[in-house]
Amino acid sequence: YIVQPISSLKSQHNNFSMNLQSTLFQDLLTTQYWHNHTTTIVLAVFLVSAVTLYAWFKPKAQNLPPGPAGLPIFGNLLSLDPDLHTYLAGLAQIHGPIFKLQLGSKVGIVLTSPAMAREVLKDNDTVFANRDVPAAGRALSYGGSDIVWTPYGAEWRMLRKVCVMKMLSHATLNSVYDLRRKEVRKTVTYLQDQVGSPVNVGEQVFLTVLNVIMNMMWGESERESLGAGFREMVAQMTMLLGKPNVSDFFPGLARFDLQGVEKQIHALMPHLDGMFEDMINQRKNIHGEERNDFLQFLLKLKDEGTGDTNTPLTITHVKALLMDMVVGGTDTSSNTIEFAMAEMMKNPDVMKRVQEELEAVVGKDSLVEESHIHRLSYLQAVMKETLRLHPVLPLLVPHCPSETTVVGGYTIPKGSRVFVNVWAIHRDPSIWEKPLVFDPARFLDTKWDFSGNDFNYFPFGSGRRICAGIAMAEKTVLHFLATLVHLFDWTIPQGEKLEVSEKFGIVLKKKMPLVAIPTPRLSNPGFYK
Ligand code: HEM
Repeated sequence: YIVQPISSLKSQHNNFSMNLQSTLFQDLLTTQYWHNHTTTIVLAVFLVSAVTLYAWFKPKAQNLPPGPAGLPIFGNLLSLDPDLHTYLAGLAQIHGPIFKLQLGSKVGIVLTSPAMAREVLKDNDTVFANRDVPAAGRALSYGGSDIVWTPYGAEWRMLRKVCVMKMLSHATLNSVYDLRRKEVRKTVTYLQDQVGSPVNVGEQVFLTVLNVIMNMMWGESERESLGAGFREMVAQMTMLLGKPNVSDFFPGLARFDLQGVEKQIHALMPHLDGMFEDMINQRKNIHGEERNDFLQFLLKLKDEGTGDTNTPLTITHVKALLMDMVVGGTDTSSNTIEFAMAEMMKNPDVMKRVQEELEAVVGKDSLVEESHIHRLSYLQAVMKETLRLHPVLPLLVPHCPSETTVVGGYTIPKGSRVFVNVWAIHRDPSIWEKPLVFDPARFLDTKWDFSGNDFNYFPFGSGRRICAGIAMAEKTVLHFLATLVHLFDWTIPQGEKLEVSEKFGIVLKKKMPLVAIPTPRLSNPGFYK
């Protein structure tokens, strides 16, 4: 049902990772701009101006954090490693839990300890609850009209309220459970057709989660008519969002869009926007029919008001929120499921314990439902341990102080890009016993949760900007994972190696896709239809 565009989609999907060195400079070297005489001259003039301005405005004797020495103009840009999370963890060993990088004309600050994370995300939460919006993010979100990129203030509060307290609340999510369940059932049927053959698990999970989200957004019928094109565009957008962009490191050059990132996004946007418009117009023309999905819900809020008369929800907000669901909700949840499956297969004792728990709670004569999840405490621990070792946003979404602030005794200039290396904190041997071992049992203690109150463990972030989709992520990940291991045993094809290494990207992913063979576990053939 959703298999046709896989090869092209997957190749896009594989390219998501940020290759800071090669992408940036290959792009610059191969792009048409270098062959365009006029633009080269303009660029040269601007680079010279940039050097002059840099020298002129170079920060004077501030107590900035320590950090590696950099080159003039580029700062540390050229020495960044594509696997940024591990590279930054290595630098923290040398420079300490707070250090500075010069990223072109931007100051980057990297925090790598619970104490530093607390100072930024709790003690100075309001100041750091802002974003340094990348050019691609702005272009993709209708000029920053969504939750992720809107600055901290009344508009962001209104969008958060709509999203977290209303659209993504447990109550609303429970009311659209059928839409999620239907997609998971379809994937089970697909897997049953593949029994005995290798299946690209990540690919199937990605497509299922994307369909789950699209179903919740506007229901099944319209989704079918969108076809493969929409999914390809989503892949393209995520890739562009993760691409290192000269415009972000040298804002003075942003208007030239030297790598053509914004140009590509502007080429995609009319299609996406057209789709959103079509969905909205179709909905306006349906009279009297009660639909139970996010689009209906958002349109109602737009027409009837959110209760906040000063900051109304506009149609642009509605579209930007739909975009957030698609971009923020797909890769994050599906990569978590893929890592969890790989870790369970690599640790058969863990897999066995999850299956035993499922048999005790659900049995062999019923299907897993979301209502079982609260009794599946070991499965919940598997999700937590997966997000400890593989937090899919390893550096969170960078924060940005709205005013110059002192953190850890150092000055963090207003407008810096602040990375919190949650990946490194989750593997810190002074916090975690045997940090590299996948052991879900450590999370059976109920003190651990996703609330971000404990700065030893916060895979969804913490404070005002904590993930808006935690409830949805928990429901999607846990129900889908439970179904996959309740209904099937999984083995690796002969000659293949099972590994769990990571590749850095805007969303962390498995370096090698998980390919595995499903075998049905339960005897009731009805469960597989
Ligand atoms: C396992 C799955 C997920 C993980 C690990 C995750 C993690 C995160 C993290 C770390 C942040 C940044 C927090 C910060 O800035 O400090 C974030 C932000 C966000 N996430 Fe998620 N996320 C997941 C799934 C989802 C889903 C399913 C949705 C919605 C459908 C979603 C929507 C958002 C939004 C809108 C933001 C921006 C919040 C803001 O800036 O106020 N996420 N997420």
